[in-house]
Amino acid sequence: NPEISPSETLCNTDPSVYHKRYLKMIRRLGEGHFGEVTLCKYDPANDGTGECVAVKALKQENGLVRDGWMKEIEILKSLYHANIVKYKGCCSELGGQVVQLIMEYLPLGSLKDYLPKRKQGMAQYLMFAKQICQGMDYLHSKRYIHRDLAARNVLVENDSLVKIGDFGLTKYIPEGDIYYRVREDSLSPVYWYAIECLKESKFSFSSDIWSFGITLYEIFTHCDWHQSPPSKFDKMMGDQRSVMELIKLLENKVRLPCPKDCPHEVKILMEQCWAADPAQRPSFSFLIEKFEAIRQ
Ligand SMILES: C=Cc1cc(F)c(CN2CC[C@](CC#N)(n3cc(C(N)=O)c(NC(=O)OC)n3)[C@H](F)C2)cc1O
Repeated sequence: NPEISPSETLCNTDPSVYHKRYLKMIRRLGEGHFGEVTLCKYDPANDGTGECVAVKALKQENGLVRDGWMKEIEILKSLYHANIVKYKGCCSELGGQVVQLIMEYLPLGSLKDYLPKRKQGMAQYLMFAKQICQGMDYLHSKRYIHRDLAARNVLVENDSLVKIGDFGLTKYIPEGDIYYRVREDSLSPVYWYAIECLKESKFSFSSDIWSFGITLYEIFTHCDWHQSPPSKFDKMMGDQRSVMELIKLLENKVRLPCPKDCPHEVKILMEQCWAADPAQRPSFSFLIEKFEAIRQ
């Protein structure tokens, strides 16, 4: 890469273009199926005054994953909403062979990091729930399904603002289609999956609603590990833990228990999100109105 002249750094460079040499890794924030997210400082002046950013990169470069990866970057770049993490740019290397996604950094981390430490009670939980619905309603309005909505993927900006922070499994649903079908993946977050996803890998706007119900349960249990969906469902399944056993439980109408101190209206919404028939589940716009109506 040609050295960037001092004058250029002052004026017409594209702020969404990040140069690898100024991207200093600080620590890893997370690890996913095919890649990782790291906290970096982007410091072109090389004097420590740069800004912190979250950088998402693929671990291995194979074709299949790469197409999905470029799609994920395009999706986040196209999203503008107060409850969705901001796209900042890209850092490409080897003539575009390797592309890293640069996002805003939210140091408070996800709800899973934040809620166990900062239990602020009902009013905050209801506000966070409504904001997740607003971000998801916007995502659905652009015909995207998230497929991995969970407390671990909701970031905390401050005590009164959360954002959906990761779109690693997000897919576009073409006009007229209802479902998106995928080969099932052994690493799938099965405890957040709707019954039709477990049985037939059929993902839809309605299966995101099911996952929101699980996320709502996580919020109202302040992401307490002992009450987490995996530990609760594992306990219910005893020693025959398998996807088949989970499907049987769900087909027998077994659901996660209502969290202690959870308002009755929220319990009703959770159960509606977990309706066996996808068509019976509410929409995010319906849920927004419901959360607005619940006295805070
Ligand atoms: C390549 C695939 C892939 C790789 C992954 F590591 C993950 C998992 N990862 C998602 C991003 C993550 C959680 C969210 N939302 N996060 C983002 C920020 C931020 N923007 O500030 C942040 N901040 C933080 O932890 O501050 C203390 N955490 C966290 F890294 C987990 C999912 C994947 O699909």
